[in-house]
Order: sequence, then structure tokens, then C-alpha cells
Amino acid sequence: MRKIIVGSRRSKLALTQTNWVIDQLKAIDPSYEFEVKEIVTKGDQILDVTLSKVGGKGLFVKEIEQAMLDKEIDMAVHSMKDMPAVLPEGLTIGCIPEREDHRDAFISKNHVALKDLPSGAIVGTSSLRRGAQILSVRPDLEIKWIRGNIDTRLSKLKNEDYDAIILAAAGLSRMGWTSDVVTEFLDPDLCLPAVGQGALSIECREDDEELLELLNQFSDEETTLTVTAERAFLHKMEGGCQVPIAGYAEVKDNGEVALTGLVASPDGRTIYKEYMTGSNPQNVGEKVAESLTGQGAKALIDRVKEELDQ
Ligand SMILES: NCc1[nH]cc(CCC(=O)O)c1CC(=O)O
Repeated sequence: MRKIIVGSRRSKLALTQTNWVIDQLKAIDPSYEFEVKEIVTKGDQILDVTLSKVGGKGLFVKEIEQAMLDKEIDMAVHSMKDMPAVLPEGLTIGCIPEREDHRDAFISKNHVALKDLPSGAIVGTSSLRRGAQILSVRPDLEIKWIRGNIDTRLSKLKNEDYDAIILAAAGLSRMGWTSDVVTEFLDPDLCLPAVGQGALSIECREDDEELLELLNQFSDEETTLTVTAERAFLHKMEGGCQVPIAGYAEVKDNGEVALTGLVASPDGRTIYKEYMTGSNPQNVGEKVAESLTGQGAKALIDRVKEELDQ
């Protein structure tokens, strides 16, 4: 009997997700054994700097990917939105399971709604994407950077100088914390989610056929289609996470993929947004990126990157 070693970050959310996936895989095929191996990533160590300044997404997955290439682990469960657009040679996304809630959750002191926050109120987020979209509807609010795991952020809201914070609904719900803490769920029209938000990515070596066969049975078709469109868009925009980028797709009744993509300036004053549908998710993603590029989004991305480099 093969034992599959699963690498995981040490955060509560990562371990919860990893153990949930293991339980599902065991139910699909009880003939495998699993062992979790915890790995500390750079992203977990550097907690006091804005993520976009220290290299972004890759920080949470790099060490885990190296361990997979070195065969210290066989697979890993990542939050899809933490995955860079391109994977290292030799690794692949073995499957994308069904997406959890895709929305952002607004959590405020005393449950004051976003539209009712007083002018000058402080909203904590470390996401340029969330900051820009909040500022575009409420330019009178102040965005203050906040870092740390979900539980750390919730306690910072309670104990520090924040009036509200924004977290992914999926993370909260996986930890079992939804309705009692959330003030309101933000509709994608108001705050378009991050590419892949709420979805998981199970990564493994591309030549591990036995594991790939198991993972294939845990794949969700609709999530795979929509996330493929979102990631094609992200890849084509080449924004990294220094620039507010958002993308969210759904499958329509006729089977087509409908993708909304967004690029914004960090202050939320400039917003480029595009919606397109089509039967090929890769194409839809690229088309949305091309359209936004035509509108000026690429120039905006280059400008923001240049400012950061100085
Ligand atoms: N940026 C960190 C991160 N990466 C994945 C999630 C959980 C939600 C998800 O799976 O999309 C979170 C927390 C958050 O954004 O609040």
C-alpha cells in the first residue's frame, strides 16, 4: 500500500484544508495511506511587511514545490489564489476540487455595514485588490495594511485601531466561522474576487500517474473551467500582485464560461473592467486580458510597477 506524503503550511487554514482533502481522497479510494508533513514558508516567516513588497504569491508555495521536486513530499494543497500563474517544470495541478464561497467578507466592529461606515473609518486589508475596490466606492475611508493569519486579523480588529477588515469568505467558512462573524458578503459587482479565490489547487509531480489518477476523481468540472479562464486572464495580464487585479468566472446555463476581469489603480480612482463569455476558458481569459490591455490596463500595471521599483 502506498503512503502519500502531503506537504502543508503550518497555518490553521492550510492544515484544515489539507486534512479535509485527505479525508475526501480516503473516501474516494480507501487503499491509500496519507501523512502530513509541515513546511514553514517564507510567506509565513515574513509577517511585518506588505506582501506585494516582498515578492508576492510565490512566497507561500516555493519551499513546498521544492520539497515536491526533491520527493520529500508527493502532493500539496494550496489556496488557488496563492498559486503563481506558472508552475515550475515537473509539477502540475493534479486537480481542482469544487470551489467554496468565492466572495470577500466584510467584518466590522458592531456590524456596521460598509455603506454606513463613518467617513475616515479604517479598513484593514493587505490586498491591493480589496483596497482599490473599497476606495472606488468609499474614497472617504482609510485603508490600513494588516497581516497575519485569519485568527490574528480577527483579533487585530477587536484589539487594534481598525473599524473593519475584509477576509475571504472561503477561509472563514473552512475554519467553521462564517455567519456569526461576517457583517456582509461583498457581491462581485462591488468587490470582484481574486483569481481562484475560494478554490483549492492540488499540486503534484506531473509524472506521478498513480496519484494523478486518484486526484482526477476529485476534480470538479465547473471549477476547473472557471479557474482556467481566471488564470489565463491573470497570466496574460502579467500583473503579479503589485497591482490590483481581480477575476471571477461562472459557467452559464448554456455551458459557456462568463469571465469578469478587473485592473485598478491602488487608489481605486482608475478601474478597468471587462466581461466576456465563450466556450473555451483559455480563450475567454486571454480575450478579457487583451481587451483590458487595449483600454490602458497594461500601461497602468507598468506605471505602478515602475513606481514600486524606485
Ligand atoms: N491571501 C491569503 C489567503 N489565501 C487564501 C485565503 C483563503 C481563501 C481562499 O481560499 O481563497 C486567504 C485568506 C484571505 O484572503 O482572507
